[in-house]
Amino acid sequence: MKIGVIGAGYVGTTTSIVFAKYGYQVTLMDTNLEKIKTLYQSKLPFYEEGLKELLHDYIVEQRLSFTNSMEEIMKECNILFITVGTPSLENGKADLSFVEEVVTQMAKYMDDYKVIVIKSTVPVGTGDKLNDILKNELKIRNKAPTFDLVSNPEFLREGKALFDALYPDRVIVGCESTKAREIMKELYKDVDTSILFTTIKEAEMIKYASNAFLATKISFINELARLCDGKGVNINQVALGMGMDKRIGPDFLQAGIGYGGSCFPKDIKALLALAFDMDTPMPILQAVKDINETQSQWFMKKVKQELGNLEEKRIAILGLTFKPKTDDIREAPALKVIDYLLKNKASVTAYDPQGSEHVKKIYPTVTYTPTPLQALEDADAVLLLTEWQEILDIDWECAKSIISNPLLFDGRNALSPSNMMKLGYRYFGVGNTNF
Ligand SMILES: NC(=O)C1=CN([C@@H]2O[C@H](COP(=O)(O)OP(=O)(O)OC[C@H]3O[C@@H](n4cnc5c(N)ncnc54)[C@H](O)[C@@H]3O)[C@@H](O)[C@H]2O)C=CC1
Ligand SMILES: O=C(O)[C@H]1O[C@H](OP(=O)(O)OP(=O)(O)OC[C@H]2O[C@@H](n3ccc(=O)[nH]c3=O)[C@H](O)[C@@H]2O)[C@H](O)[C@@H](O)[C@@H]1O
Repeated sequence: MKIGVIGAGYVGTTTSIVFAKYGYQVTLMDTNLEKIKTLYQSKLPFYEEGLKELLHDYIVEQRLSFTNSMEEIMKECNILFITVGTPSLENGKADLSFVEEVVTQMAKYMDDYKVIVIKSTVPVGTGDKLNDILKNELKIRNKAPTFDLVSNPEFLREGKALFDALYPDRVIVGCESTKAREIMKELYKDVDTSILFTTIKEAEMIKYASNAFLATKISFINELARLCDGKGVNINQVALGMGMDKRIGPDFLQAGIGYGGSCFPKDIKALLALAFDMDTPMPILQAVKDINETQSQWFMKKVKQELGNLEEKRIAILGLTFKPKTDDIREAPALKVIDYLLKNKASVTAYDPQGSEHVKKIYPTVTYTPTPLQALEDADAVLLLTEWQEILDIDWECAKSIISNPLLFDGRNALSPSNMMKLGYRYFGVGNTNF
């Protein structure tokens, strides 16, 4: 079995490394030549801990190779994973043009049996659509349809990609052919987890349903946090108490400034768009989206209430990425916050261990500092927006002496309110603020 992976992003690169770890021969393909060159130099085209070392080892051991040629990967590999992006279109639907382009190209070089595995997140019914495209393209070329299509959605989280891919809670395989099912079983034989075999459409829906449910937990706790704020109820304690009930579980109940990233916002929009097309409203999911979209406004209202006019105020932002341990800034709440501050003519200084270079391209007038303490100099308020360890580890006592006004807005409830208040900060969190 030789594995081909098409799309060298977060998912494709992690998938390739993990299958190489299981001893398979893997070729990773991308049309972006810069990415392929970077990978050839044993470098990652993004930041993710734990992958670089394995990447280097597997290149040296010749288990992992790279190409920008569809012809080459189709000649060499019999199982092909599609891991290209499915970003949002203007109307919220998933843009399937990259996935469609891949299968169209595949048909040109399909001369023997292939298992085509869709790992990209795609709406229900996409498998059927891709099947039709492939069959049509093969027919045009007078070739027999010698392939099986499989849906094998990915559940890894950025920042924990390697761990999640090595130790998944489950593997979902949507598959309607016995031959492909046996191949997929063999492929995952060393992964110590349950495999659930479903239809292709069910697998597609499981992916969206899982992300939508996790986002629902976050918006639920954020809605509750708004109710707790200023009422002497700490939302962290509420989440702790709720989470002790095994039926609820403790995960994804961390109140904050809202979820971001390349997936929750886009996947929720895509599911709502599907519901709209099917004339089946999803009011819960709509509320999840609305709460998330207004969470940063709710947070900034508190900042404005405390600071009054923001013009010329020096605001220090700690954390820019949508979560720690990634350089990904897609849909990061920090972007909305910066936008609001700049529109209100505040002067913004920001620190992030990995995200600054990306944000600089969007907001060049912000001052980016190489250390967290430098960002805090003469600040009128500090906004903690991503809970990076190096931000939590700040010597807050020492920091107080360089901040102009010890006013701290903790958008991730990542610091202890009582400790910060003992140090002399006015502390505002999300659902844990007592005044
Ligand atoms: N990022 C994440 O944590 C997760 C993402 N997903 C899903 O996986 C899919 C990929 O996501 P990411 O890895 O974040 O995307 P990404 O944007 O990081 O990478 C996609 C890659 O596909 C390449 N590409 C585009 N068209 C191509 C073509 N025709 N041929 C070859 N390569 C092509 C791009 O150059 C890019 O390198 C999406 O559907 C996403 O929703 C699923 C689970 C986790
Ligand atoms: O489909 C995807 O791409 C992936 O989306 C999420 O993974 P990811 O977006 O990488 O990161 P999460 O850890 O889920 O965090 C998403 C956002 O929610 C926020 N969050 C998370 C948990 C929580 O309790 N509260 C909260 O505000 C995070 O700060 C972050 O902004 C899912 O967790 C993965 O299972 C899925 O594969």
